[in-house]
Amino acid sequence: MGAKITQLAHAVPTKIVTNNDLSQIMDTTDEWIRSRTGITQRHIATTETTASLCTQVAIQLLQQAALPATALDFIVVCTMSPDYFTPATAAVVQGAIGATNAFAYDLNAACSGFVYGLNAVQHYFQNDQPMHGLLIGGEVLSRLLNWQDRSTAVLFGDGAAGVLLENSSTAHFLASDLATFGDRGGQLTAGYQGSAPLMVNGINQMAPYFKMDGRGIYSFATRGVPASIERALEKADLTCAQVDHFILHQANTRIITQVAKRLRQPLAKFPQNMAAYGNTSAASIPILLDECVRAGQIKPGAVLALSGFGGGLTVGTQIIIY
Ligand SMILES: O=C(O)C1CCN(c2ccc(-c3cc(CO)ccc3Cl)cn2)CC1
Repeated sequence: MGAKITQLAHAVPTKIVTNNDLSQIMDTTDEWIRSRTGITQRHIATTETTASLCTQVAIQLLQQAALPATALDFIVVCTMSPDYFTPATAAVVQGAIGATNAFAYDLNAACSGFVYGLNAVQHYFQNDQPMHGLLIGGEVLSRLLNWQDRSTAVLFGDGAAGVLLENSSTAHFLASDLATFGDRGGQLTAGYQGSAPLMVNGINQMAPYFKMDGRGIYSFATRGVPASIERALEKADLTCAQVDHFILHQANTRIITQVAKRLRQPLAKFPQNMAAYGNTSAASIPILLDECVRAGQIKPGAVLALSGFGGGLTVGTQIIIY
């Protein structure tokens, strides 16, 4: 019948950096960051890597399921901040946990990555062959930040979270909407590797740090996210009123408020945890989903709309019965 989320887990670096910590190294304040973003602190990798955080998540998921790593058929990591171009982070995780029967690859759709990943991997469950797989969103965005650029350095955090997916005789993945706007990709870039350095007078064109047209992305999100959610609900033959929880990418609290207003839904349906983690890109939706399930806020049978948005530019929504 299809895929079902059977386990959730998350892992974040031990080091916490508060807004006040940042105000010591750049021209910003706790009040500005809180009021404009909703963020109060973020976890920042010191010894952790994208692969080590994702490996922690994988080990937790297997332990929770009492499943051996050899039972896994696939591992997909959604990331825009891999430790290497190759090997893929998913392959590093596969080797670390001994999942010798799992194929593994990375998927990059920036902050929409986890939703794009859910859409992709559910196709492995279309026939009735038993499948077990991990889908993990993992980021160390701190390595892509210019810590002298207050417009971006205060926004992001590091972390990983993911799900164990197994077969189900009932439908849990109802409908999805994925949309990409490559003509606007320049509005949010990170990790530019530059043209061949030798071809440009030996001057490396690398621009490794985040660059963001904040106003442009803000406008894209407040319009594009409600539109994507409505397209996915239309396909699922559901209305916004029938959604119990909107699990949105945790980029900015004001954007979430705007999306709730445009959908005419109570803000109580939009859980938020950017205060504690900042924007963790592809990890933000699964971290929030895991916290809501562990808190008993999301129960089996709940109708969820998961929606990511960001670099690409991309937006994506997956409607799920949890
Ligand atoms: O109020 C202000 O001056 C500023 C206005 C601009 N802000 C923004 C703008 C965009 C984002 C953002 C980032 C990503 C990347 O993952 C994805 C999605 C979004 Cl919507 C986050 N914050 C911060 C406060």
